[in-house]
Amino acid sequence: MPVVDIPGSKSITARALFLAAAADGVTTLVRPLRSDDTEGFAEGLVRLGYRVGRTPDTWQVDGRPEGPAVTEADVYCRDGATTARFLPALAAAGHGTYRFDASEQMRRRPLLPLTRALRDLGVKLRHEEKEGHHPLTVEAAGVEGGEVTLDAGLSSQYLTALLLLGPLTRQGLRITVTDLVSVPYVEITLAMMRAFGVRVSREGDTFVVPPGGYRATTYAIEPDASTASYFFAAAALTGGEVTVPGLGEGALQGDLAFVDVLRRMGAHVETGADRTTVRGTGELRGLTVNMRDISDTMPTLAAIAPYASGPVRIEDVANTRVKECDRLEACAENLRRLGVAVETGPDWIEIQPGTPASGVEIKSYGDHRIVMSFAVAGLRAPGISFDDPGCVRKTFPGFHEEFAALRAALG
Ligand SMILES: O=C(O)C1=C[C@@H](OP(=O)(O)O)[C@@H](O)[C@H](O)C1
Ligand SMILES: C=C(OP(=O)(O)O)C(=O)O
Repeated sequence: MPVVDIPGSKSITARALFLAAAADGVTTLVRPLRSDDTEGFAEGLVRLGYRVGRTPDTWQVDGRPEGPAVTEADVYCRDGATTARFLPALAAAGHGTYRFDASEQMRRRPLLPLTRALRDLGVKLRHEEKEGHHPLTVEAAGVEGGEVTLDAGLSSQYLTALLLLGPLTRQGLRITVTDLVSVPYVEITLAMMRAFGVRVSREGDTFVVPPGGYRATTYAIEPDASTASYFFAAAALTGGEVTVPGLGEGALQGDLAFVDVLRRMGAHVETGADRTTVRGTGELRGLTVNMRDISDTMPTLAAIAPYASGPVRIEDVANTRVKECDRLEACAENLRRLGVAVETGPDWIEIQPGTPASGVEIKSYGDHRIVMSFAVAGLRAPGISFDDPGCVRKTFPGFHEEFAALRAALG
C-alpha cells in the first residue's frame, strides 16, 4: 500500500516565484519544487537582481514592486517554458535592458502571441534571430496597461504571463482571449493571484486585472499532480494501490483529473480532503477521451494504453506537438518500437491493445514526460531502457530512484 511523497508542483512554484518577486515584502515559499525548471526560474530572478534565499524546504524572496534591481541582465531560461514566458513579462514592468535566451529545445517553442501582445501594450521587444522565438531583448520602461487581445490557442502560458503582469501596470489590463487551451492552468494563476491579494474579474472572454501590485505572504506549494500521474498509472496498471498525500478535493491543479480517466478505465479511485488513492482492479478498459485540459498527462495514458482491453483514443491535444518535443509523434514512435499499433492525426492519437515487446530502448527526445511515462509501461514490459534517462531533471531529478522504490513496493 505505498504512500508516495510527490515533489512540489512546477507550475505553482514558478508562479509563486513570480508573485513573490513582484510583491511588497518578503515571501516564504514552503516546499517548492527543486528541479531544473524551478531552479532555473529562481536563477533568472537572481540575474534580475532579486534576492532569493534557498534552503531545502523553504525559499525566501525579497519582493520588489518597482521591478528588477539591475538595469541590465542576461537571463538563461534553460528548458523551462514558464521561465521563458513569465520572466520577460516581469522584466517588462521594470526599467532596463534585459536579454533572455534558452536551450535549443526551448528556442524552438513558440512565443509570438505573447511577444506580440507585449508589443501591443507598448513594450519594446526585439527577437535576435527568429521572430517569435528566443533569444529576445526587452527594453523595459514600465507598462501603462489597457486593452489587449491574445491568442492562447497554442499555450495558456501566454495568458498567465499577461495576467501576472497586470497588477504591475499603471492602469491594469483588460485581456481578451480569442482562443485558449489548458484552462485549468489559468485557474491556478487566478487562485494564486488571489492568495497574493489580487482579484481578477471576468467578462466573457475578457480578463480584467486591476492595478495596485501584490501583497507578500507565506505560500505552501502542492505536490505536482502531473508527476503524480505516473504513480497513479502504475497502480492502475499493476493492480497495486498508491496514495498521494497533499493532493485532494481542494487541489489547485487540473492534472489531478487524470485519476478520472483511470476511473473510467476501471481503476478504483478515492479522493479525500487532502489525499488521493488509486487502486488497480485488474481491469483496464479502452476509451475515447478529450485531454485538452490535462494534456501533460497525455503521454502517461498513451504509455499504458496498449494494456487496455480496447483501443484508447486521445483527442484535442494539438498543442502537445509544441512542448519539449512533438509528444504525439514521440509517443507513436516509442509505441511502435514496442510493437504496438498506433495512429496519429493533427490533434489525436489512437492506440490499439497489444503486448509490448521487452528489451526496447525508448527514444527520450530530451522530454522528461516521455521518459517518466514509458517507465510506467516498463512495469509490464521488462528491460525497457532510455537513451537519455537524465532528462527527468526538468521536473523530477529523483524520479528513477522513487520509481524503483515504488516498483519494489508494488512487487
Ligand atoms: O502554466 C503552466 O504552468 C503550464 C501550462 C501548460 O502549458 P500550455 O498552456 O502550453 O498547454 C502545461 O503543459 C505546462 O507544463 C505548465
Ligand atoms: C510542457 C511542459 O513544460 P513547460 O511548458 O513548462 O516547459 C511539461 O512540463 O510537460
